[in-house]
Amino acid sequence: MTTYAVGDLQGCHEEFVALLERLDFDPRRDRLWLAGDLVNRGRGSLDCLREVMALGDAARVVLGNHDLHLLAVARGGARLKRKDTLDAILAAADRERVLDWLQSRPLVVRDGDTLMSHAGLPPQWTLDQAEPLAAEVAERLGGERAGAFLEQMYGNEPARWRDDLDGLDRLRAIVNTFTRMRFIAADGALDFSAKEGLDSAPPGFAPWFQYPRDDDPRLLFGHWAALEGETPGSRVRAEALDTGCVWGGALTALDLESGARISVPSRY
Ligand SMILES: Nc1ncnc2c1ncn2[C@@H]1O[C@H](COP(=O)(O)OP(=O)(O)OP(=O)(O)OP(=O)(O)OC[C@H]2O[C@@H](n3cnc4c(N)ncnc43)[C@H](O)[C@@H]2O)[C@@H](O)[C@H]1O
Repeated sequence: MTTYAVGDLQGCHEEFVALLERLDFDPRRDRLWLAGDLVNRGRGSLDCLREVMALGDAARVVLGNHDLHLLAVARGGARLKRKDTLDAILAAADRERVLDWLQSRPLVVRDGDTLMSHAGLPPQWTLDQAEPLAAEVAERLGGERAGAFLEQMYGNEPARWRDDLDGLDRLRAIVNTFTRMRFIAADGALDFSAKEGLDSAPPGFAPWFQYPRDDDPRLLFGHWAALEGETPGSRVRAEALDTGCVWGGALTALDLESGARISVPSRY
């Protein structure tokens, strides 16, 4: 059995199929971790969802900000944006089944000291805090108040985590940290303006993985295509998985046992 972790698919279905072939991936034998953002920007979002759903328990998936955006549009009254490529999902005959599946995905997946989330793990949260915090959001997404939550999920406040946050502020802070974080300040405040390379850091902000931690987890994340799979200056064991397939880069799988990376080129 081999376990692979793959970054943002973003609708890159042809490349996803090519990567699985290249890995000789067998769902009866192998396991796949997907770092979220299965959908949007690319042309094959619906096919990506169906392909991953067909893998059943062989695939473990976390939610990314684009996945949550889809849920907010479909079930929270949010509006499509100009560059969104979500129409086929919204018009699909089986859209409720597909959306139910997506909505029941967690924000983090953990195995031992390895943790995957879409954007990473900030230094102020320990490895052991990650799953309980993510579970607070999963519980809301799985309950009767999910629609109301999706209606009020958007927003950049509170930008800084506090343990005593409660209600929607608390849930929004957890969502934003696990799915939108890139640059943070020393006090943990999130920046939402910069998403290019490291030289786009706002004054006083640095990539979350350049801050030291008290524990030493292995952190798998996607979300940040401009890193091109690298984590320069990292002070933690971080593995960047998004190699920008939808931006003309590549789709990459990390073999979690050997550390080898296997890529297929983008068709964009
Ligand atoms: N609580 C909440 N509050 C508010 N909104 C919420 C929310 N929850 C969910 N959302 C939703 O989040 C969605 C996304 O927000 P956006 O800000 O549109 O998306 P993003 O995920 O931050 O950026 P993007 O998809 O462009 O990221 P990537 O790293 O691939 O690409 C980034 C850039 O890197 C560039 N890039 C890619 N590869 C590169 C490379 N090799 N070198 C340099 N640049 C590169 C690309 O050109 C691109 O410009 C919105 O639709 C919003 O609705």
